[in-house]
Amino acid sequence: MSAKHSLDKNKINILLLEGLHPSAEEVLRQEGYTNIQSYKSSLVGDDLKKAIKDAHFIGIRSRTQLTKEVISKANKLAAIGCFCIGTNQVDLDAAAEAGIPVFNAPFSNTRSVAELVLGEIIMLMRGIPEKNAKAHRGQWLKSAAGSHEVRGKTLGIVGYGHIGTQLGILAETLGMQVIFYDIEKKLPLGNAKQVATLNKLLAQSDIVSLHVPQTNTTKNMIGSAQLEKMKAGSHLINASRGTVVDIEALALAVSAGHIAGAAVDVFPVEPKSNQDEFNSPLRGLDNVILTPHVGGSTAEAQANIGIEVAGKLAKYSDNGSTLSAVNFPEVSLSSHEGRSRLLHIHQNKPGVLIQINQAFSEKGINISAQHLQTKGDIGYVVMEVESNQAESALAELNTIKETIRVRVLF
Ligand SMILES: NC(=O)C1=CN([C@@H]2O[C@H](COP(=O)(O)OP(=O)(O)OC[C@H]3O[C@@H](n4cnc5c(N)ncnc54)[C@H](O)[C@@H]3O)[C@@H](O)[C@H]2O)C=CC1
Ligand SMILES: O=C(O)C(=O)COP(=O)(O)O
Repeated sequence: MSAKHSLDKNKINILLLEGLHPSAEEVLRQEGYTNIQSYKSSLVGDDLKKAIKDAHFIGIRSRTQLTKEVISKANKLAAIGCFCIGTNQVDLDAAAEAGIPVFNAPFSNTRSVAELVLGEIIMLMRGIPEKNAKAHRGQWLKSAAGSHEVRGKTLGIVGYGHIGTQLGILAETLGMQVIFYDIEKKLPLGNAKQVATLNKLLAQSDIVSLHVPQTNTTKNMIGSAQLEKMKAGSHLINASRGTVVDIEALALAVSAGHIAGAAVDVFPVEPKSNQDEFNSPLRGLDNVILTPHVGGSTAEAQANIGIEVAGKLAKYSDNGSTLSAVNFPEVSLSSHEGRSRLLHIHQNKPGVLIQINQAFSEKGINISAQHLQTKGDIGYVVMEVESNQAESALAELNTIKETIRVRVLF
């Protein structure tokens, strides 16, 4: 359990992967961080372990897998920034156990996903993907068969969160009836109606769109049994996570004609970079729109995400604030001018605060402010002391056996 002093900003190593928008680097530089290494693509295996070894902060998108093993190699890592919504690519518990908060951007790309899906709804219900594919091959499929207006049709939204709700509102403006299924009771927006079970939603919808996170409960939530329950000639859209749909079962249902068309943006296995081949049982099916995980990839979303997450990393580095961390006790802090701030991350066991207060009192260290928050197995105490007492306060904190890591902000 070693102490982590605050470093000069130019000694803080920041590793940015997956071609983050330049806004991320701009924010970090404006905040005084100059030691930034940016990569266009993701890193895997030994390359990732080597790169993360000396990083104090890392920024990733949905591709980079920060497993327990990778995190165990990141001895200096203070925080992880997911420049996206999903945080399933990070072992959040392993990060918390190592005293590493994980931040994300919960809103910035949601509109982009909702807009893409709205466009796909119209395209699918007109049979455009197939007509387009055929035209590229010189075939002329002028026909109204299987081609429908969306007005008056039923859209079933699975997962009525930030994206699902926006999609529902947009679809209603086109005259669609919106129903949704969610594990939580949700306030319906517009004229949307919550249905009690997934099967009810599947049986009633002309088009189903999935907007749930990757969790154990959403794994393969759409498999052959669920596809059979969908109306004959209906459509499926998945812009959530590749684990949510049994992709082989979807390919069979589309090939058999029971599902008239699909739009899929996320896959169980996605290429690691734009140079790698994309393999999927859905390839070659003309009535399936395949997109390379670009639901959130718009200039507007990426620019905002860069600002939002880089800002959260800089704030945590500068003042210890963990507001909106997804795996960590949340503390919102102002600046600490004139005093030093100690950030003590510890195992959440009884008696840690007493030990700190007792040790400080014995050494005559006056605590002028103290905040404690806990989440699960992790406790986070932020204290302010006179700057000339910061070193001895740090030494005391390092003697407490529940300490995971300590930082001082001078
Ligand atoms: N394709 C892309 O580029 C993008 C994909 N995403 C994916 O979309 C997902 C959803 O994003 P948001 O709407 O912002 O998330 P959110 O957290 O606001 O909403 C998710 C909703 O799903 C519900 N839910 C969770 N488990 C469920 C279950 N088993 N059955 C039914 N409902 C369940 C939750 O209660 C919540 O209402 C993200 O977790 C991410 O994986 C997000 C952004 C871009
Ligand atoms: O925000 C998310 O969860 C996404 O899926 C978008 O991921 P990306 O930033 O495009 O790798």
